[in-house]
Amino acid sequence: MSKTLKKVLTIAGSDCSGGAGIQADLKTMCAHRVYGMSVITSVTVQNTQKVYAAQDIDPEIVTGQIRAVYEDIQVDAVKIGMVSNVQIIQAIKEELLRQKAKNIVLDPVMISKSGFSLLKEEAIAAMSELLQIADIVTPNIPEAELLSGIKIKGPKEMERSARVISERGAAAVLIKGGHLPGSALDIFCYKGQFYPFESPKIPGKNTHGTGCTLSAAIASNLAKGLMPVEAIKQAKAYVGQGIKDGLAIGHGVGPLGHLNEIYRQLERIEESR
Ligand SMILES: Nc1ncnc2c1ncn2[C@@H]1O[C@H](COP(=O)(O)OP(=O)(O)OP(=O)(O)O)[C@@H](O)[C@H]1O
Ligand SMILES: Cc1ncc(CO)c(N)n1
Repeated sequence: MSKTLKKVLTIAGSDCSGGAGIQADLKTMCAHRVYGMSVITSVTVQNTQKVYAAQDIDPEIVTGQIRAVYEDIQVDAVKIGMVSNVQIIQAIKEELLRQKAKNIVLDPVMISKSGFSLLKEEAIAAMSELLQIADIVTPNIPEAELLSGIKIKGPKEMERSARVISERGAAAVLIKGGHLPGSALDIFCYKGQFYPFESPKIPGKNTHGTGCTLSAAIASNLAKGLMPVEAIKQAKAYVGQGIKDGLAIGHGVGPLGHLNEIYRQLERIEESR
């Protein structure tokens, strides 16, 4: 089992309420049956309603965590989420390059749903450092606007923005359309082609951590050997199911459900005893 088990690392911030960040990533990895590991960049104080504060981890400790994992364990894919500041961005880039990390999925997290800055203003430009080492970068609409300088109103601008972000160094770009009205349309720019992924928007308030979950699912799928387009298709379906299975937890934007089918099976077994 452990010989074939794929290992996936998340480098991201902690969400103490469990719906986003490291916690969402590890749940997603469990659900994908890969072995999850985590490097924490920042400890946030948040719940389903609001992000209150964040304390960044020292860059040397971020480097140390990455090094400790890579020198002992073969990592099949890595997802990068909240990176907080310029020093942490540089530390991550240097260490991942040193370790020759592969299958890097970058979710360029900037602002939380409640409007809290998860990336320092002065670090937005430094995000391009990480674009250059990413195999797939997954900005949402506001993040894509900042990375490309293009105002996005619909699919045409999503395509233009993805092309600009590719030109800035990202190997492949998935622009997530969850913030636009209409359907949930994401556009993937890969090797000069555009691939749309469209699904109906699922009504409901359980969308806390959709972006974190999507990028962790893509990384898990790449680790398992799926090609990028298929990895994204399956990851998007996973997020959709997670929103449908959303948990009635907290008073704000609630978390996705992750292992609901397994829980349902366990309930059936218990009932039949
Ligand atoms: N209501 C919805 N129904 C179905 N899919 C959705 C919905 N909202 C978002 N998605 C999908 O979820 C994924 C994440 O998109 P979104 O634009 O919400 O990312 P994000 O803003 O980075 O998320 P986060 O809240 O974690 O920061 C995309 O694949 C998007 O299409
Ligand atoms: C730690 C963390 N990362 C990312 C997000 C964005 O959803 C969040 N709310 N918290």
